Amino acid sequence: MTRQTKALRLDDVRKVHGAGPTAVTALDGITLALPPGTFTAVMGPSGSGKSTLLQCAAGLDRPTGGSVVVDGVELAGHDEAARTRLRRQRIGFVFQQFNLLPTLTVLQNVLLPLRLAGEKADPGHAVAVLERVGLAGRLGHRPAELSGGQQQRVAIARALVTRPSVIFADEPTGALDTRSARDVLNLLAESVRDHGQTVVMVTHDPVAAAYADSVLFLADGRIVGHLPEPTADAVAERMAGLGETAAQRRILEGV
Ligand SMILES: Nc1ncnc2c1ncn2[C@@H]1O[C@H](COP(=O)(O)OP(=O)(O)OP(=O)(O)O)[C@@H](O)[C@H]1O
Repeated sequence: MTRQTKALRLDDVRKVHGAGPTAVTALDGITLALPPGTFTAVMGPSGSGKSTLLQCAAGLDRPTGGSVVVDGVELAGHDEAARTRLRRQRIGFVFQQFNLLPTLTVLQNVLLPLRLAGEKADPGHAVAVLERVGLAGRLGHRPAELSGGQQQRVAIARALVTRPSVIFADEPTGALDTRSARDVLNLLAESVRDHGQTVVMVTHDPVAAAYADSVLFLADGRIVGHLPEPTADAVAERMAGLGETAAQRRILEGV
């Protein structure tokens, strides 16, 4: 991989959910390019397409048009099996509701992506990643025996264990208290700073967005703004503007 290779490139990505009169255009021509080792937050009003963007960029959903290139590899150029393999090797995903398997222990949950990727599961590496997220003492616990913040840290360890190039996080702090949220955001920031990984995070929270290097703002499936070196206040101000614009448009359109 050359240094110029982008970690993530989207070119004119469109996504239409459904068909006919009920079709919804969730993404309306998204173009972006994120260099390796960057932390980007994605914000926008409810329904602006943030989750759809993340799902398409991570290969969990197929765009209706355009191209997605992760770590130099075009997702659309592969069949489902190859795309799944690619996702397992190069992409990590963190969800709002953790999505851990309840019957598996902490260590087993973190080993799972290695097993799925067909790699010889190295418990030593999984334990090291769990140490990094501060959970080395909880290897044999089941998710239900952990707090929400701890469960999300297990989910982050699970996302990191395959050493992915890009980590997508959809509202990773949405279900957490302030302190747990801060721990999770610091872990994501550390992946970027210390390990050169690329993080793309959807959030509604201006304080969370301020952990990123830059913020992309979406409205109606399009990128409508970009804020480098964000502060929580500057993000909140932009969001207030977007909310008003969307509300005004709905009134004008009689929705
Ligand atoms: N599976 C689906 N079928 C039909 N429409 C969908 C589907 N998923 C999303 N949509 C629509 O696509 C648009 C974008 O949805 P999306 O979930 O990406 O927005 P969002 O910005 O993540 O919203 P929120 O902040 O409320 O989670 C919305 O109008 C939504 O109703």
